[in-house]
Amino acid sequence: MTIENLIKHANTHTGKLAINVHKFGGSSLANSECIERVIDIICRHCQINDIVVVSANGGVTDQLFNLCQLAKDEVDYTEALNNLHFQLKGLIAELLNEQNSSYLTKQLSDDFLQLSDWLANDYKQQRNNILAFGEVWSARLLSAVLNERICPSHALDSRDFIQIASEQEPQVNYDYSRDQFNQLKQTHQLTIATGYIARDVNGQSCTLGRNGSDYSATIMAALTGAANVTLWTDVDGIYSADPRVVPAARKLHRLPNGVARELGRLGNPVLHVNTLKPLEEHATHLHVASSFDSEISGTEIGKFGFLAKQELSVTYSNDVLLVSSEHLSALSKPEAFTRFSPICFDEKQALMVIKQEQQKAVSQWFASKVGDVTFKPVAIIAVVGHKVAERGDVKARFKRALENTRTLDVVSSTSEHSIISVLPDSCSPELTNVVHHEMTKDAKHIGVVVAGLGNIGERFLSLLPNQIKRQSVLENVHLVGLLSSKKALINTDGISPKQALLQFEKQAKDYDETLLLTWLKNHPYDELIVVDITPSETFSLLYREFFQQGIHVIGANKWAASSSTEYYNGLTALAEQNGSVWLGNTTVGAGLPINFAINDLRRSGDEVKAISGIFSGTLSWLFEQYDGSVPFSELLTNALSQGLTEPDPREDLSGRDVQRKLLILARLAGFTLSLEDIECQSLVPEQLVSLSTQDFLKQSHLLDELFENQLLQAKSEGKCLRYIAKFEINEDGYQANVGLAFLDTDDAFARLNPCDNIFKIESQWYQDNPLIIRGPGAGRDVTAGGIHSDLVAICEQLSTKQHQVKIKGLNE
Ligand SMILES: NC(=O)C1=CN([C@@H]2O[C@H](COP(=O)(O)OP(=O)(O)OC[C@H]3O[C@@H](n4cnc5c(N)ncnc54)[C@H](OP(=O)(O)O)[C@@H]3O)[C@@H](O)[C@H]2O)C=CC1
Ligand SMILES: N[C@@H](CC=O)C(=O)O
Repeated sequence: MTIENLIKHANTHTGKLAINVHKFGGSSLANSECIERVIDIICRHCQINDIVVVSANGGVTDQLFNLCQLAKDEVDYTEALNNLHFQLKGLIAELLNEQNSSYLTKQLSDDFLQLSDWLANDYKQQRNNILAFGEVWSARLLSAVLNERICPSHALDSRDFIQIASEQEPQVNYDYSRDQFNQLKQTHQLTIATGYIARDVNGQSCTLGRNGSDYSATIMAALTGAANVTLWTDVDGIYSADPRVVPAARKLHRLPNGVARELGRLGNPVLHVNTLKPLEEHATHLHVASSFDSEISGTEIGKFGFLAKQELSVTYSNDVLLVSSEHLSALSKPEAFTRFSPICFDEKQALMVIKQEQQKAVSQWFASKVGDVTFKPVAIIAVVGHKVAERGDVKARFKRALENTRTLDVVSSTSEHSIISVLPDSCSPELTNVVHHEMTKDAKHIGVVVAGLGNIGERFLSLLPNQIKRQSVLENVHLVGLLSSKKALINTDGISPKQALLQFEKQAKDYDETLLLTWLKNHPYDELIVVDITPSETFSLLYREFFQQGIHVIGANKWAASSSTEYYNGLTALAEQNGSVWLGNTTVGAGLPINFAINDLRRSGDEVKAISGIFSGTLSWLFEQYDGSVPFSELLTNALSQGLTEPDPREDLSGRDVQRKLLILARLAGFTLSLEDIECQSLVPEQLVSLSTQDFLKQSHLLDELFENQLLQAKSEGKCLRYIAKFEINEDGYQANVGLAFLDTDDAFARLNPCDNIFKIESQWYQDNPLIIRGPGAGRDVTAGGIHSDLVAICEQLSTKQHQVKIKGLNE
């Protein structure tokens, strides 16, 4: 990939030119395979003026720590040093061409001479300079690989521009750092900056502690006013609980800033409290994404509306201490927070909970100021969410979840975004699961995108508000997208179902398939359902993309279900593979449960032998009404205006619609066939076949004579006109056809109400007395009702579906 590609690719994918910061952690850069993956992510997601922040290659910092320790203990470290040198030389050789490799290897050897010297003579003073090598080597190598293969890039040592007060108090001097950075940064080159390291005001090398590279990345964002920071890491997002402990944990797609800060404060391993600090005064959004699968949407942290604020998560820690002292009251709350940032501080109960690592500082302060203090190991479990401390319902549920557990107290005063319970014993995985279940059991949010706002789509939407109100399974369904053939309205925070069409009219933008697919890929919902109420083949071709993303489809559109055998089989396999549910109850018989019945017979072990009947509501209505007194074309216009026909009524008259329906049912019954295998008699005269729909409707009087003749002939035989579909198995396999028939007027297929469909199913279990399903087979209400039935069915299925959390090293 070239620099032009990098720019073009990035622009077309993000549509933005603002600077973005990308940070790759050590495990994402652990070996040449990982680095190749990082390069791929850079090609897909970076723009040329972006900043990439890197940690040391996986394991290198640990080895540098170890070398310092060995030097301190005066143990021979030669072998450890040589191993590290060998490992890094190997990485360089694997990734670069000979010339670049020998250049970098030479630089590395010089560094190792320096490293040896420091270890031998000055390891104490030079400790941070020794540790800093890890990031310097990593940035230098990545920059060299990019320069060789992808685009101009330069490596920067962050110690040359990030200045902090001191290692103990790592507040950044932003003005100075920004100035220095602007002097060093080269435009039209990708900047690869070292994470984890900075300098203090005295010019000494400092490290930024745990998650230090994440902190570097957000500092860089604050320096440059970046729009986004992405932490590319080995997890694919922040979950509602630790997924290794709680298998039912849900990914939190969007976290409000305050909630993320509270999670970090309580010890979330991905969100360190320092990481979020530089962004406090900026509109920058922080993303957590997986470098092992960059296409999975991760977690976005920023400013969000109502829905994201509803999310709850549960976190716990067993590494905390309860501080008791009769002098605790000497410590005011503000002072306690400035000095120790305790997890809990409850003045009334004279109770303070701190992290284990704070024990030394706390005990020193008490000893020097007021007197004795004791520490007792305890645990905490907390529910975290936007302003939960003010939510009585959340508190009540939290208390109920803990009713069988020994607790010291529930504390809600520490932060408005958490309610914490202090436990005298460790917090067990069982308790975490119970509390998580209680707090999040009804929290699965389902997004719905409706494509097609015509005849049926409009009726479907008009029923939606009441359905959501009445059907408890739809409680967490949110209408998030509306599409017509030319316009689209997507609103991640939900479109009011009551105002849907009005909002569409006012706010919809031009339909852009690429933007739509990008949104669908990154949608923030637990599940997403696309309801296809279009008659469009083009739209049906997007099902592949939907299923690839695990998106569910309800299709009233018959194209996909009646596509070629190969395509159809591919689609069903893809849906199954990705856990997508595909329902199409209304593709045959509108709201009648015919698809369901055939599916159920087959699922239960029955074998369908024949399916026949009247499958077109339109033709049923027309032939029931047509007695020659009103021209056929006039009746057709009437059927169209009632919403019975296909948008182009020739789909009905040509038999194509019935042919599709027979194919769909035969496939559901387990047979492999395609449209071409079903003989079809068209009732559309040749001269009307290739006209536009509008012109066809204008010329529809040309149908009149043809139907009049058919009617006269049928009547002369004492019969009536019907359009019949028939599929049956025989010795040669099967036979399938759809076409016009003259039936006795007392035939079961003739005695129908206008618009009725009738389905006759013969099977092993229904041989002598076939199974009959009969009722209205077209129309706005029954079809919209049938789509709602699919929506309820999908939501019921999804309510019991568990997410498979993918964690590197656990199940990947
Ligand atoms: N009528 C019935 O009784 C039954 C109908 N159905 C099926 O329901 C579907 C809809 O029928 P109906 O409501 O009558 O059709 P309409 O023509 O009234 O409405 C179709 C809608 O789909 C939109 N659309 C067309 N192409 C696309 C596209 N590529 N992307 C997004 N939107 C698109 C149209 O947009 P625009 O307005 O811009 O053209 C319009 O909003 C059909 O597939 C039909 O077979 C199924 C069972 C029964
Ligand atoms: N045009 C169709 C509508 C439903 O699929 C019919 O008349 O049956």
